Amino acid sequence: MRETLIRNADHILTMDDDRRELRGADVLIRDGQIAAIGHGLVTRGEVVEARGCVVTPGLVNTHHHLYQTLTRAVPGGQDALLFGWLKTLYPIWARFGPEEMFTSAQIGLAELALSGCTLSSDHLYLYPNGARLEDTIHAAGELGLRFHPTRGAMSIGESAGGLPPDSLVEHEADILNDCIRVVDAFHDASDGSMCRVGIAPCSPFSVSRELMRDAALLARDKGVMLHTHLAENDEDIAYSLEKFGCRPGQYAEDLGWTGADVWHAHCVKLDGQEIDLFAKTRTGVAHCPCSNCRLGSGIAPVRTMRDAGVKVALGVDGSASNDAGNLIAEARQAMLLQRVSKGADAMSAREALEIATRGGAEVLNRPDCGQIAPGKRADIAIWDVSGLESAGSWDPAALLLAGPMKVRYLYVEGRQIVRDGQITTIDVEALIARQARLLSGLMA
Ligand SMILES: Nc1nc2[nH]c(O)nc2c(=O)[nH]1
Repeated sequence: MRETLIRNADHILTMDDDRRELRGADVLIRDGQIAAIGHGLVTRGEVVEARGCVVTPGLVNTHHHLYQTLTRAVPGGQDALLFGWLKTLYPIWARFGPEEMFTSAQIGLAELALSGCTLSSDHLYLYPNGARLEDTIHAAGELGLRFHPTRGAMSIGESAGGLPPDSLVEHEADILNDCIRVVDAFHDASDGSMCRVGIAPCSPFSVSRELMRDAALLARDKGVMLHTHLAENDEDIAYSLEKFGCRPGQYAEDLGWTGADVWHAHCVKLDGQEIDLFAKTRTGVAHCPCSNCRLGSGIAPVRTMRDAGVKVALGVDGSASNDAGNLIAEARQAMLLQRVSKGADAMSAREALEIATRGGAEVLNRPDCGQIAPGKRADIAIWDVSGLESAGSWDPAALLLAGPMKVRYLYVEGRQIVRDGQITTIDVEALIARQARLLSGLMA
């Protein structure tokens, strides 16, 4: 039996069904699960002192392109809208291989861990030079984060009216076969799973209708989730109207891309009808506020979606369009953006934190994660609020209103991944050196 007792936390924000908040309380972890929450708990195992700390569920990241940590702040893409930005970056990504995929993914995941993330999805939609989905799965396994990789794909190149260069697209039969391979090899549907694979054609402007439809059929056959980009900006809507004669929501519905097993990234431009469709069908949304600001895409109607009953989660998006991968900062940005569009009471700090934790778990169909309650997985973030940025705070809402933006401790499945603000499971200095070497190769 493996036990850890988190003791004397100033506040525990459980995000359980009653949204309980405890003061001066403890959390007992046993064998990867939460065994108890309360006062005066005891253990013969490890004890972690949490006085001066706020304890929350681990944050859940529902959209990323981890490989993009090797292309932060690329000059030609710094000030472009989505389509121009992609066209600048595709030729650089075309030079990646397995080592770039592994290293950039581990950098992105380590960055997420320090910002309180315990469960991340990833959308890897290009496979140049022998790269494979497992490059990222191994990176997450070594670090110890819970991981939902998705087998993305692009199949319609420039010569066929798509956006990506022909050299980066794959044959659709190969894509579907590789989806089957990675689901069979790596998907674990069990409670407490550390790896669940999804199927994720990149976007309506880079794959065919047939691939979208076949991907949905395959995902249902295999019992895995579906993910793609949808309605990200005005260019995206214009493409849909011109090429498909309908808006993205209609396109998604026609091809089997609505339902509780589907989540779409961005959805900045969903209209009222599409929002109702997503609410009715329990289709999820990964809201990526920083990326939407950086690419000038707009402000997603998150308040309207939540009020209509749409499941909304958070995503940092790839580091070529954020360019940070800090999930607690993303939650703050989500809160601030809704206030910009709808007023100061449009989203509270607690609601933003709920979206970042429980909301993410709901979108990824992980009822075993995203809350601190007996029987749930022990994915926990511990935030030291005794430092400079929090000094003078009256309420744990300060976590989003003030800071800190990094955890002191992080537990995934009861295993310590961060201690005293440092990753414990891998050599981060060596990882950064590897990333720098790969970057030099790409810039040469
Ligand atoms: N924010 C992003 N949007 C995208 N659309 C697409 O086809 N690829 C991307 C991407 O990498 N980031």
